[in-house]
Formats: sequence, C-alpha cells, structure tokens
Amino acid sequence: MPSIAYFGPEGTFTEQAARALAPDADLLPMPTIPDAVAAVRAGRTDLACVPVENSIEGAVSATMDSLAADLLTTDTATRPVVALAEHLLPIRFSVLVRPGLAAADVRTVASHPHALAQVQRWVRANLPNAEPRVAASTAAAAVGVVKGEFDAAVTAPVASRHYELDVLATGVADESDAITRFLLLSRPTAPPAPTGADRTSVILVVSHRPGELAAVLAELATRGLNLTRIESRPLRDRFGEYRFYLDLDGHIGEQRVADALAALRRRSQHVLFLGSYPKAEGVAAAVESPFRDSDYADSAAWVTAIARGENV
Ligand SMILES: O=C(O)C(=O)C[C@]1(C(=O)O)C=C[C@@H](O)C=C1
Repeated sequence: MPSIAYFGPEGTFTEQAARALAPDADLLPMPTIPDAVAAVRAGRTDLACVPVENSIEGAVSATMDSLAADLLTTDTATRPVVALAEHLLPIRFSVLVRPGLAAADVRTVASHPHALAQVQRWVRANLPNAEPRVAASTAAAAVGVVKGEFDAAVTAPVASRHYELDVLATGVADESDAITRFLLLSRPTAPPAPTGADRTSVILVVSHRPGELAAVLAELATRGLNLTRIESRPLRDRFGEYRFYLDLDGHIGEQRVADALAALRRRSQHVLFLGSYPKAEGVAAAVESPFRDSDYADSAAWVTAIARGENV
C-alpha cells in the first residue's frame, strides 16, 4: 500500500483530494506544504498531495516554491519531484465554532489565507464582530478553535467529523463555483501512459535578455501546443528575476511535446520537468496536421532517407 504525505492536519481539503487520488493509500498528515513535498523528496513517503491553484485566489505559492526547491539549492538531498495525477475539488466551506457559541459572539475567525480570501463577503455579512486570523490550514484553524485560540474556523466540510465543534454554517463561498486543483507528486519515475487528454508541467529559468520569454513561447506556438497556464515566482537570490511555470496540453510521449521540451532545454538556463499526467477534466483534443506523431515520423524518415542518399 503506497504512503501519501498530505497537507494536514486531518480534515483538510487536501486530505479529501489525496483520498480521491489514491483511495488505498496510507495517509500521513504534514503540518505544512513544504513538509509534505520534503517527505516524498527524501523517500519518507511514496507520494505527496498538495494544492497547486485555486480559481479565486490563484497559485498556492508554498507549493510553487516547494516544487522548485532544487533550483534554489545545490543540496543533492533536494531531488526533483514529478506530478503523476491531478484532482479538481469544488470548494464550499463549513464554519465551525466552539460548542454553544452564536454568530454574534464570534470575535475571531481563523483559516488558511486562501480560504479566508474566498469567504470575505460571507464573513462580513454573517460574523460582523469577527476579526480574521491566519492559520496554517483550514483544519489547523479547527484545531485552534478546539484549543481555545480562535472562536471560529472556516474549514472543509469533512473537518466537522474530526473535531468536536458546532457547525454554524455549511456551503459557505463568496463564489459558488470555486475550484482548487491538487497534484499527486512522486520522486522522478516514468510518466503515466498518454491518454490523449494530458497536461505537461515545467519550470523554466530563461536568460535576462530582451525577447527570451517570447522566444520560449514561440517554441510552443510553432508546434501547435496550447499553453494552459503561466505563472512566475521570484528567483529569490536575484531581485527582479523570475522563474516561469508553464502548463501545456499534451504528453512528453507525444512528438510535438518532446520536440518542444528539447527546444526549451536548448534555449533556457534551466528546465525542470514537473510531469506529464492526465488532465482531471479529461477532454481529449484532436491533434491536427502537421503536429501529429505521424507527421513527425514522416518528416524524420524523409531526412534519414536524404542522409542515406535516397533522395525521395
Ligand atoms: O487548508 C486546506 O484545507 C487546504 O487543503 C489548502 C487550501 C488551499 O491551499 O487553497 C485548499 C483548498 C481551499 O482553497 C483552501 C485551502
């Protein structure tokens, strides 16, 4: 049975995602996202599950930075990780309070910053006397309420099964269709087989010269690749310089993607492959000529024939 480190404690949305991604796994809660990623990197667990982006609050920077850890240090213990799968979770919160407490008595409401950002309007309207407090995760906020540190916690619905607190409200969300995307990470291994509806993720560091990023993106465009996401995070040791996170449609097992990644490798200071894995929404897009594997095979055979003197 594989083991999964996940962003805990028990009762987070990440636990729900981990259960959905690997129903038979042994789940190990970690107090922070870097701890969960470090556990799989170091081989203490087989897998890790972490949130990567939310439709309202955007990228989860702790995850983005943890994924790039090997770009930040030469320490050989920080080996890369790759994503094997992703999961999309619709996000509706529950608000848990100390037993017996009424909404008007709530003075502090705690949660993960991403969660607080997704319920700002609801809190203003329904907990008029509450000040927001940041907790390490939604479930860590519930633990804080149990310990008497906060009056209320904005949590995943499953948290009410883990902590003896009153449920003040359910289905709480400023935007009713909020979604968080989670990744299942492992140490580097062969990617899962292509499904026709896959995503490939990379991190790039490009030279700080005019046109470098545009040149990288042109490598994708000329191979008909659909860029589905681009994010940047600071390099940390060079102010004003960034690394770029790219998600694109396709699988490294497909020629157009492999060819583009080889071009990125030639063009960039550093490319870190973060995996090719099935897209959670699973809608296969038809690959058209001249970007099909058969187009690449045909043109490669033509070049080989010419080199042999068989000019056809
Ligand atoms: O604290 C949790 O329950 C988490 O799993 C983290 C997290 C996040 O990082 O965005 C996950 C989903 C929600 O958007 C709120 C918090």
